[in-house]
Amino acid sequence: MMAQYLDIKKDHSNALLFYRMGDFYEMFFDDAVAAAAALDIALTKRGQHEGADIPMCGVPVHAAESYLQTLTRKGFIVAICEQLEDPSEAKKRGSKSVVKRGVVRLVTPGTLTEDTLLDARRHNYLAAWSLIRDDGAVAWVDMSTGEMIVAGCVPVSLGPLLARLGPSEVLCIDAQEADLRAMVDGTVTVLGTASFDSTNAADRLCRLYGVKTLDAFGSFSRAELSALGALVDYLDLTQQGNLPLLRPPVREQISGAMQIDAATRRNLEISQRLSGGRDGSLLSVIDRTVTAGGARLLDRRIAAPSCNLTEIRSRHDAVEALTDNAHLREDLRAALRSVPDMDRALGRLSLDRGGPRDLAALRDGLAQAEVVAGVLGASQGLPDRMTEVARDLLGHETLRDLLDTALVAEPPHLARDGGFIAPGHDPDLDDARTLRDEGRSVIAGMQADYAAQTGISALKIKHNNVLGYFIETTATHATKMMAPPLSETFIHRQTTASAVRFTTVDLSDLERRVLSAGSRALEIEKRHFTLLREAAVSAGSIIGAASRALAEIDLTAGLADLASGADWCRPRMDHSRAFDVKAGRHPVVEAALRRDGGQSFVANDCALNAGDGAAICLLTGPNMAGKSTWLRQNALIALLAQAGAFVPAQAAHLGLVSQLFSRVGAADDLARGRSTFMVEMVETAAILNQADERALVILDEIGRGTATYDGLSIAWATLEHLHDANRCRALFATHYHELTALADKLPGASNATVTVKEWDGDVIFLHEVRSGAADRSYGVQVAKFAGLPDSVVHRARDVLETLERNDREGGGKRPVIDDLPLFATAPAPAPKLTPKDDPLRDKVKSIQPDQISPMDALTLLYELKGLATPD
Ligand SMILES: Nc1ncnc2c1ncn2[C@@H]1O[C@H](COP(=O)(O)OP(=O)(O)OP(=O)(O)O)[C@@H](O)[C@H]1O
Repeated sequence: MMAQYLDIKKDHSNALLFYRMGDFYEMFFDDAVAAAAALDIALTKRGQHEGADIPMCGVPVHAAESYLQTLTRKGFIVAICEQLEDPSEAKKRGSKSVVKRGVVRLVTPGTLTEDTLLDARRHNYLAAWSLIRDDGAVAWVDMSTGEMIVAGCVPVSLGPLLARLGPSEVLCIDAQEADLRAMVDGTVTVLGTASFDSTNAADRLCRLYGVKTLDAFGSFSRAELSALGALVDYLDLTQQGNLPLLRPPVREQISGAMQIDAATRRNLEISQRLSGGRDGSLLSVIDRTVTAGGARLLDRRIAAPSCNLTEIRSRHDAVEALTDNAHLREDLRAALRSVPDMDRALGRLSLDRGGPRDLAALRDGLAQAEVVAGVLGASQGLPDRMTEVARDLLGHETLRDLLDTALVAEPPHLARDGGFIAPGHDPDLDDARTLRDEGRSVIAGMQADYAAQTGISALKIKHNNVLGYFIETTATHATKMMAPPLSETFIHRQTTASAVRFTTVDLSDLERRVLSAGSRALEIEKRHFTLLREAAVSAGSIIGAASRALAEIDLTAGLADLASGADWCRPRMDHSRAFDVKAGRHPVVEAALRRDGGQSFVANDCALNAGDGAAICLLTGPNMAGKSTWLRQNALIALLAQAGAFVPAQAAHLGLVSQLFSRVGAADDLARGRSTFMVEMVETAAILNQADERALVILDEIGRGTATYDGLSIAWATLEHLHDANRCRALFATHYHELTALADKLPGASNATVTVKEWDGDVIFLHEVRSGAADRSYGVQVAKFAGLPDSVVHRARDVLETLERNDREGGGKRPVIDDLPLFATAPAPAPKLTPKDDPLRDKVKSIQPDQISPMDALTLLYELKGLATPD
């Protein structure tokens, strides 16, 4: 057995080998050590190899999925090695023969299909990057749904594209591994150059789709072919020749989508919080979809907002129609709620990994598609997009009818045990089942007869896999059964600790009949399963179209529900370079404030009207006033609008945005070995080098990660560059009030500030953005709110006053530093903390612990508690 193990393992050195032994997957040697640590399971040993113990660990087959989940999340690749024959077959070859085994599948993060291993509401992409000279391409596939897309991609756009896709696994050749590791969080898998060969790729794809030439799918560059070929090659390898149902490759122009790089996605917390997790992200707040397919489509649209005006307007038309018609929207959402995940069910069936429940998912999904089509058909004046989508909901009636009549209402998960074909579908099956079931009732009758015949009421007829059917009595009654006359009928089979087992000629006879009927019924059901599976897979494209249509309607209804419930408006979109938002809100901050039930969100305008040149708004204002919120809400409004959603505002006129950049000063990236300031500068450089006239740039306190004058100079020069060279629309928040002077110098720049009110030495945040510049940051007041000790706040006020006085008197900051009391004189003593009247403190001081009885101590404790919580 070990020889067989080692032989299989040598072909899968980069994977953990799950070696099937009966009801367990066992791992040996280094695999066992690594898996035991990763899964937190016991590491044992089994036998010896070359004089040393063989480490071993194992997981039960029935629970394997949850272990696979942990391992794939931790980046492991697992090779599933199954027994390819029944152990009885092996025995026929001799008692020492080893059961045939072979790897049937490699489980990798990018090739998962099981529901338990996947997030239903997100895509799971496997991507491949190919670079042929300067021509690059990325191909990606969601194996669980079969969608395959390819896009030409210059190296500089690779980061933003991968950030958009968030693939769980990326394929590349050796030379590109390091670059890719820096760009993706998922697994990077290196393949040999042969996998990326573009000539082979074309042949491979033609064979896969059964066509002579790929022209029907579009014309592909060599890099695109190479990336597609690598995907197919890898799927073939991981599925061991059992390819999933792949839809024909679709070619995408990445310029068709708004470019948003990884840092911007992080900063805007589009699908994940900066702190990790989906809760509190934009996606979590706007997702009102009711199906998994709808949720995945929303995720895709938000990740890649469109730059095509016709497409955007058509999405808005559809959302508008459902916003205006609440009845229709509710009817649609009610019908959609029971739509199962057809894409993934079909994906599993195509890989022969599905079960009867997946067939039922198709049946139920297709039936609901008809209901949705009916609801839409009964409504007047729908926009074109909706009527086109509605057409895809029908056309599958033959398959739906077949599944309807063939399957029981709630079939089991696995085909193995039968019980999923409905009575009446196949007379042969019905006959076999009747015999099998009657057999069971005959056995029950036989038990009653034997009990009467022997006078042993505790006599039972039972079944197990070793003996088949047998008669069981307790040891006390056994003597009677083993003595004549009963011993003539009852043949002794086995004695256990607590029971004695018998059989009879009649029982054996009946057993044969019952079992053969049972296994015949099972065989028939399995045959039906194969037929139904094949029917479903060959109707794959119709099912796919219906499923896409349902997702589109779900998404539209979800966005309409959001728009009407949260008071959002349809943005006016055009090719201008306007960015004019009236009473805009930040959807996530607004939702958080509403949830906390405190202050309500203050809506703010944003008017960036770029004619030919730049339009930059320089925002100054106190800490905590709402600068970052305002900056981000405008970026999110642009993103939502182009994704096809309405926007959180009273009105919006937006010219198309091709690239969205958002940077926040100072965020460490220690994992990638960059200091705070370095990260800030690398990211700023990327914007200044890439932003075009259609970019929208959000810069939040750029330059704050270094000394004041360096930071100010960098911010100054950055602003000038954005204005003169990039000529884009930009929002720039800063605490360098000196920068506000630039508004007079640069025609495209204007100042805005967030207002506060001073009250009794404190500040009150009004969160209102208006034109003008701030003169103070109120940082010291904010620090006080944050709970800095009073002595530190007082001291900071003194220092600030001295600095400001010197500044006013024209000394500048630098020469004044030496005159600061901070360095020149001994620090003024911090204001002494005069404890306020504090009865609790007084009481504690008065306690004499050594002179107090336990009883009094307890009373005292209550008294202290009362003083601490007077109410
Ligand atoms: N328009 C608004 N209406 C109501 N509350 C708001 C608004 N904008 C911001 N806030 C509240 O103020 C808090 C601080 O906002 P934000 O982080 O945008 O301030 P900031 O000016 O960028 O601060 P800093 O300069 O310290 O980074 C938010 O968490 C939110 O609770």
